[in-house]
Amino acid sequence: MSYLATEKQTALSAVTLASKLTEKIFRSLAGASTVSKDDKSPVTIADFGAQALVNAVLARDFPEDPVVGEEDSAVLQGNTELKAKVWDLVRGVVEEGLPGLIKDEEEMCAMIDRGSYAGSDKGRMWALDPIDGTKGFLRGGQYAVCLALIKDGEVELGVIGCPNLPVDKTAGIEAEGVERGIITHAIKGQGSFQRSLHSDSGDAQVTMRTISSTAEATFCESVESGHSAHTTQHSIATALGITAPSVRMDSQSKYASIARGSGDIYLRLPVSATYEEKIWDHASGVVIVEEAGGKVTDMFGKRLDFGMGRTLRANKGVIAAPVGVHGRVMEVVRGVMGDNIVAK
Ligand SMILES: Nc1ncnc2c1ncn2[C@@H]1O[C@H](COP(=O)(O)O)[C@@H](OP(=O)(O)O)[C@H]1O
Ligand SMILES: [Mg+2]
Ligand SMILES: [Mg+2]
Ligand SMILES: [Mg+2]
Repeated sequence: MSYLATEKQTALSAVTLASKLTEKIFRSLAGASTVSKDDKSPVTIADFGAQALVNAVLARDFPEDPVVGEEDSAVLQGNTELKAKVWDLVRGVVEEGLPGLIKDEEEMCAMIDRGSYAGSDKGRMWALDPIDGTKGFLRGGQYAVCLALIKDGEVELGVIGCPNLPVDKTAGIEAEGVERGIITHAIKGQGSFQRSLHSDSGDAQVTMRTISSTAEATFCESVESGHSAHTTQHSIATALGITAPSVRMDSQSKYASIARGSGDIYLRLPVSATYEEKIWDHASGVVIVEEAGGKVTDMFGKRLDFGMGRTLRANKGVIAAPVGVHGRVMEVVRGVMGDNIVAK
């Protein structure tokens, strides 16, 4: 068996299960029930359900491994109606294929709370974003179920489920009548792969586009200008000679997209001096892009440090690009940003 083969199988089945749950919830429009968390980001029953399922699969297969997960059950504990709704959906999935995985509402909450680990630069841990791009999910756009295995602060395995990305990498995200739903995955040193979420067509290796000049590149960026600096990113694109309009989408679908050459460069320049990026928003994407021929750093060229806790507090911003042009992109980012750590 190759390195991390068992972990990969577990992660793929957990992400597949959770991705299908989120689709089912979206179809039933139950995703419309949102509650506000402290940070005012929408959190839906799908976020809770997906975190419960993934953590239950991890608890079954790797009971010793801690998990850094985005959600916790506090909101559910204070809202019995919402808790019952989430349990109803999770129970359905469990009864269909995994009898006994989670036995009742209380165990479901306990599974959600298995994601409370503080993080560490020593040993193994998983990072989980049960729905990345909650806003994209709510608007029927891009979102992703993201799971990564981190060892001693380095990402070793990344899996991203993107239920709304076209299977065909040449189809635009708005294309009509195309099959949607992919899972992208990578183990450090073994390449990046994509498979369909719904059919058993197997894994296909993916690589970034090799571009000889940045002028040929396409930028991928957040939809939310509150998460990443659209105006400055536009100036940088112009300085790089880029003429193609930026492709905007929510979530780590951006990493999955550039890893397969649908788009080339992902920039995330901070708009806030105090915000610390969360490890679960980047861990899977970093190994997938690196294994597809890319380089990922912060805006100062420093490697993202996943051993600092639940956030990337040693880093600011993200630049992901094909290895051959990353240096040039850095140079232009530095020129435009100067010593500023906040952009607009
Ligand atoms: N001020 C901020 N700057 C950068 N990212 C932020 C932010 N506020 C929230 N986010 C994060 O941005 C993520 C979505 O990224 P994107 O804009 O690329 O879709 C959110 O993930 P969730 O949707 O999982 O909460 C959230 O963690
Ligand atoms: Mg969130
Ligand atoms: Mg997220
Ligand atoms: Mg999330």
